[in-house]
Formats: sequence, C-alpha cells, structure tokens
Amino acid sequence: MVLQAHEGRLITAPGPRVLVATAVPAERDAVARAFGTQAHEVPLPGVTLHRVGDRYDLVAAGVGPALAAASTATALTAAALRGTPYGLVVSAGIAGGFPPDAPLGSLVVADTVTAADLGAETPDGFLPVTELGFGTVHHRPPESLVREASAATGARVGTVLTVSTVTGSAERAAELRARHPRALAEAMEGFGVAEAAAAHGTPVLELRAVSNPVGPRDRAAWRIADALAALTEGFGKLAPVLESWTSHDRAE
Ligand SMILES: O=C(O)c1cccc(C(=O)CC[C@H]2O[C@@H](n3cnc4c(=O)[nH]cnc43)[C@H](O)[C@@H]2O)c1
Repeated sequence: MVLQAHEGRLITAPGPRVLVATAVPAERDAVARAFGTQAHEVPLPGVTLHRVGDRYDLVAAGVGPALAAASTATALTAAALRGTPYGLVVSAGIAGGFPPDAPLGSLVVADTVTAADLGAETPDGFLPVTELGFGTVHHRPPESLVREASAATGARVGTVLTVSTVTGSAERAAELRARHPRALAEAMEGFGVAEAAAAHGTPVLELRAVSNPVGPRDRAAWRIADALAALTEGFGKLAPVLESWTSHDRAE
C-alpha cells in the first residue's frame, strides 16, 4: 500500500519519516553504516542532510545544545514546509557514562532527556530554570518506544543529561549524580534536539554509546572507535523498531 509520496518517490511501508541528529560527522557516518546503503546529500540553509532511502535523514547538527537545536529546527521546518514532516527525531552519538552503571561501549536510551546545567547557582546550590519560573528542563520520549528500543538494542534505560561543559572532575560527576540519581550518561545535544522537536510537536528519542567515563578528564582514555562501532550495531537493531512504530504508540 502506498502511504506517502515523498519527493517523487513513494514510501510503501508504515512508520514515520525519521530525522537523526548527531553532533559530528563521525557519529552521523556511524549511524549511516547501520543501513549499508549510500546516503545522498540534501543541502538546506545552514545544514546538509544525508538521506538514506526514503525514510531517514541524518544530520551532523553540531556540538552543544544551541547549535544542535538550531540545526534540528532547520531540518524540521524544511520538512514541514515541503509537506513531508518527520514523525520522529532521534538524538544519537557518543557520550560519557556514569560508572559503574553505564560501562564503556554500552548503549543508553533516555527515558528522560534533562538539561543539567540550565538554571542558576545560588548560595544554597543549583536551581533549575523551572524553579526560576521559566521553560522546561526535562523531555520524556514515548514510553513504548523507549521500551522497544531497549529490548531490541540491549540499551540501558535512564536519564541522559545534556551539559554545555563536559564534566572533568570526580566532584562534578558526584554533584550531577546526586542531583540526578537516575542519570546514566551525559552528552551535549539531546536537550537541544528535544526542544526543537517539541516545538514541532514531534516525539524524540535519544540513543547514546558510551565512549568514556564521566569524571576526571582523560581524553586519551576515550574509546571513540568502540563507541562508534556500538552505535552502528545499536542503530541497526533500532531501525526495525522505528519502522514498525505505529501512530497508536505515538499517541502515548
Ligand atoms: O575525535 C574523533 O574522532 C571523534 C569522533 C566522534 C566524536 C567525537 C566527539 O568529540 C564527539 C563530541 C560529542 O560527544 C559527546 N560526549 C562524549 N563524551 C562526553 C562526555 O563525557 N561529556 C559530555 N559529552 C560527551 C557530546 O555529545 C559531544 O558533542 C570525536
């Protein structure tokens, strides 16, 4: 059955069009390898999509929540104006894992995407921006999608923090964990991607592969190649879940 026309081609299978936002090209290409087919480039003002088949657009959205949000919003707006909106946005890439719960090479899927440093320091400690009367600091991906993604990939489920500054000390790691006891990982884009998705009413998922422990800075100890390989393998297992995810689940 033909379900949707998209730029002259027909999507014949159910399931949403998916935008995958990574930080850097190496992560985008790790996701692309999961599909085993050539991507073609679709330039937009400010970002270039790498299109795989007729369902997936991959974008290296930039490092940090602000640029990731801007790039993701550009892609979402372009798709909406074309009349072929995305049904799902996935924030994907490598991350720091909180030991011992998220070991190197493991996968984490977020049931909560949290902006960990969006707020104010006070004499009594950190106040999230929500307690100042503004905005939001959490986004929650659809429960059924998180559950199915975890079952398919073996990813651990928990909070993924978004930070603008990579944690570099045991003290800061302990402070974050004390404030967010369910945190499994930290990265730098998920909340920005989720804010852009929320502005378009589009559900979001965050999948991370752990490249380093959160804690004292030791860049030489980052296992980036292993994490990128885990991301490729994980995305290969995630894709069928995304493709069979129905609108009924999305209403959750
Ligand atoms: O140098 C390379 O080859 C390379 C390949 C892929 C990715 C990178 C990055 O540096 C990605 C930066 C990206 O990674 C996330 N990340 C990873 N570990 C942490 C962490 O401990 N704390 C916060 N973020 C982390 C983050 O999302 C960055 O944008 C290099």
